[in-house]
Amino acid sequence: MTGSTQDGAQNHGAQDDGDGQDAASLGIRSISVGGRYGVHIGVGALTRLAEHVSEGRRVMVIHQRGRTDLVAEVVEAVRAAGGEPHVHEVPDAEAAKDVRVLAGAWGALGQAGFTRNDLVVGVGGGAATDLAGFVAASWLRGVDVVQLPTSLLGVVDAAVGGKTGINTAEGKNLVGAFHEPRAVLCDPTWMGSMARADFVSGLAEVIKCGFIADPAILKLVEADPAAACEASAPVVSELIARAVQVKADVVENDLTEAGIREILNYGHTFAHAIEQVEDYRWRHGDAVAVGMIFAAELAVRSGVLGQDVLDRHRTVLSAVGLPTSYAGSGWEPLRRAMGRDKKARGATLRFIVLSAVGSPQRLEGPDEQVLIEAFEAVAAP
Ligand SMILES: NC(=O)c1ccc[n+]([C@@H]2O[C@H](COP(=O)([O-])OP(=O)(O)OC[C@H]3O[C@@H](n4cnc5c(N)ncnc54)[C@H](O)[C@@H]3O)[C@@H](O)[C@H]2O)c1
Ligand SMILES: O=C(O)C(=O)C[C@@H](O)[C@H](O)[C@H](O)COP(=O)(O)O
Ligand SMILES: [Zn+2]
Repeated sequence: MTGSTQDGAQNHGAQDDGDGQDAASLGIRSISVGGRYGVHIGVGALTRLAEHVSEGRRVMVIHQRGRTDLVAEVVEAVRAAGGEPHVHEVPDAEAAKDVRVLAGAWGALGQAGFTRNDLVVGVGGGAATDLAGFVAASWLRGVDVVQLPTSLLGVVDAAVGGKTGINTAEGKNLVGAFHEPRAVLCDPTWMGSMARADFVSGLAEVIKCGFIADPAILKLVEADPAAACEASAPVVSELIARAVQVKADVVENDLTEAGIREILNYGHTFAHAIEQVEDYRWRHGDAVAVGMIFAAELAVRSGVLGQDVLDRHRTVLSAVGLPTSYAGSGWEPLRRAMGRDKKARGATLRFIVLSAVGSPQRLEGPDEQVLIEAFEAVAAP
């Protein structure tokens, strides 16, 4: 489905390679994803939406409930650029990643007479951009999407990289497509209204990037964990840029997760199991924090990682207030849910683990007893 609108004649989407020339004066930082599109972060980033709107182009703004001021700005920006705005609200958080919500969005596109050269714009946290991305990937087998992430987790991870999808009763993100956005635009002031717990949850993915690829991230968080939790702190801009760069470097070479992209899934095998078992009452980032502890426990018990790096996981994650333990209703439901992880092959579970900070590797088919011991270590308060 990826790139299915790159047929020149119908392609209204500017080829956005993230050079950021015009935006530099606005203080917008642009990170290119393989020269294919840019992630533009800074006050006034919304001005770049006009590059993707042309006279008469229909634009479906799919937004998370509660983002009404921003949606009004987006609608105005579309109108000012000559486009025809349409607005479709979806439920908050994980409730958006549901087949009935997807069908509702398809209905809205159908009613609006949406054609192959029209544009979807996703507005909200990672749940909304995952849904909007999949709506765009599936409508007419693929139309353009521009993502406007409003959460920390959204801008550093969910809106970047082209993984889109929804959940099913059987598990997290089981239906989806790889469909890259035309651009990702984020004005950091949008995050000012976030609840602290939601913002901190996004730090889990930032810290993940530190463990798998960029140790400077860990040092920045460790130096001042309180500042890392403040959306307006200067260090947060640096953390966002570094985390986006890690993701861009990985996905530019492996969009479809044929290999290296699996490292971005660090901590996610256990995390997705927690989310499903808890019926999505756990924040994704909180679950990823615990999932990284599980993966590190597994690595130590498998003899590939030193205890010092495991300890560092607990220290840095708890320093920003992220959870580091989870017992739930015991091992069995988690083990069943992990069997549906996309990295699994047949009955064999595959994990991303570290051998050192910045050195991820695959661990295939660990012994069931080692898995249970890792769980018991995570379950201990
Ligand atoms: N596609 C990917 O590569 C990828 C990567 C990471 C995570 N994800 C997905 O992203 C989702 C998690 O993203 P998330 O943490 O943004 O969760 P979310 O979208 O559920 O948002 C969390 C909460 O923050 C609120 N919120 C968002 N922006 C806000 C703002 N500016 N002000 C006030 N409140 C705001 C939302 O309304 C929601 O209540 C999960 O579904 C996860 O699976 C996808
Ligand atoms: O971009 C990726 O690749 C990731 O794995 C990033 C993760 O943070 C993200 O949560 C992703 O949605 C998980 O993907 P899944 O394939 O395990 O569903
Ligand atoms: Zn994630």
